[in-house]
Order: sequence, then structure tokens, then C-alpha cells
Amino acid sequence: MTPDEARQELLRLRSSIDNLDAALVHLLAERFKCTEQVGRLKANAGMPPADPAREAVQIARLRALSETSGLDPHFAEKFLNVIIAEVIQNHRQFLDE
Ligand SMILES: C=C(O[C@@H]1C=C(C(=O)O)C=C[C@H]1O)C(=O)O
Repeated sequence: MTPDEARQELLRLRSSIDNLDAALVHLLAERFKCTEQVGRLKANAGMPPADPAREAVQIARLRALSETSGLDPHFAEKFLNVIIAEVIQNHRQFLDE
């Protein structure tokens, strides 16, 4: 591959990365819209913000999905835990409203 071909290939790959990053942002935005509704529902119904049993099921499911799709299951678990921690923090704020 010539240096010029390598630069072209890099641009092509980065264009796909940019599209995928945009898709991730949109997916996360939809997920947080949904979890906001869950948080308000739970706060109104007197349910606790966190549900460790539900989280364990989700983590097991995502780890299995990761294994079949070639994603590192450890990374998938870490990623989901970061998102869930943010969601629970948001849910706690609804308790004060
Ligand atoms: C969204 C919920 O609240 C919390 C956040 C979760 C999530 O982000 O997936 C899962 C379980 C709960 O700890 C829920 O109970 O479904």
C-alpha cells in the first residue's frame, strides 16, 4: 500500500468511525430518555433507584451477546456499569424533586 493509499484508507475508516460514534450518541440519548421515565415512575411509586437483580440479568445478557459478537465481555460489563451508575445518580435526584 502506498502512503497515499494508506491516507485514503484511513479517511474511509475514520468516516465510518464518525458515523458509528454518532449512532452511539443517538442510542445513548434514547436510552437516557427511557431511563428518565423509569426514574420518575420509581420515585412516584416509592421504589428504590437501583435494582441490583435487574442489573445482574442485564450484565449476564450483555456478556453473552458480547461473546457471540466479538466484543470483549469485560469491556461490555464495564461500559454498562458506567451507564447504569449515571442512571442511578439521575434517579436519586428525582427523589428530591
Ligand atoms: C432503569 C432502571 O433503573 C436502574 C438502572 C438500570 C439501567 O440503566 O439499565 C437498571 C437497573 C436499575 O439499577 C430499571 O430499574 O430498569
